[in-house]
Amino acid sequence: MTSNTNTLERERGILIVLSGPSGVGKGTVCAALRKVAPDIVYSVSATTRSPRQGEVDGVNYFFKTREQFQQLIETDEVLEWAEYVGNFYGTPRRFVEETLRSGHDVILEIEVQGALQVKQKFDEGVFIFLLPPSLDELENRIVTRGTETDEVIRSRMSVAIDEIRLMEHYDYAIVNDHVDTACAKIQAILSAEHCKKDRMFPKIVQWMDEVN
Ligand SMILES: Nc1nc2c(ncn2[C@@H]2O[C@H](COP(=O)(O)OP(=O)(O)O)[C@@H](O)[C@H]2O)c(=O)[nH]1
Ligand SMILES: Nc1ncnc2c1ncn2[C@@H]1O[C@H](COP(=O)(O)OP(=O)(O)O)[C@@H](O)[C@H]1O
Repeated sequence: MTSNTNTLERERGILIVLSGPSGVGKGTVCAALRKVAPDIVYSVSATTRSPRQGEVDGVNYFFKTREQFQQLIETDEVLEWAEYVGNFYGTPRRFVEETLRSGHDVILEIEVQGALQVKQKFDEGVFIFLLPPSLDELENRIVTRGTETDEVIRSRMSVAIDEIRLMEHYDYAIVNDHVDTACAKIQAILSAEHCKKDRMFPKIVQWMDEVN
């Protein structure tokens, strides 16, 4: 019996989709999560947006020209993609599929249109929406970050309202008032998702077959 304990390990990792308006703190919360949950794997997206100061190709994003991005779409190399405030963003398909297959959890930090595409393909994914404490605080955070022009900030704030309206499609909503609490809530969600019996069921069936 004890030799069967390992068969209770998950076969596939859990796909976590984290969305929320620009400046809400997705990157900051994910950075905190990396420290406390180092086993979670982060998907690196492709984008046509220009790198910000300090951003590294292949680490923060795979920076692409519009032609290169178009090619990724045509060759079906992206799991989902969307246009956001004048730039394209997409998730490299193969990395996500292979990482999940190897049993690791993967986080996609993506906007809502892309998240809805993922939902069509991975119904078993866990969809989390990060909210600001208020819209004023959201604007304050984007402005304070200092990475966007005033015009881009205005566009991102107007998209933010539309994004928040789509929150109903997500499984969980978390207010990012304090980074550590938001991070702890994501960990709690993941921990609960790992305990869901339907995820364990195939392994339990196999386990019982071996006993019989
Ligand atoms: N659909 C989709 N959205 C993405 C992807 N990667 C990043 N995004 C989203 O695109 C939006 C803009 O990202 P970015 O320009 O880095 O700004 P930031 O999120 O405010 O730092 C954010 O909502 C990201 O979550 C992706 O692969 N697919
Ligand atoms: N809980 C928080 N309280 C105060 N400031 C925050 C919090 N979370 C993030 N920030 C700040 O808000 C700004 C935007 O955060 P960022 O992680 O870049 O957002 P996003 O990735 O969602 O666009 C950054 O300057 C960050 O330091």
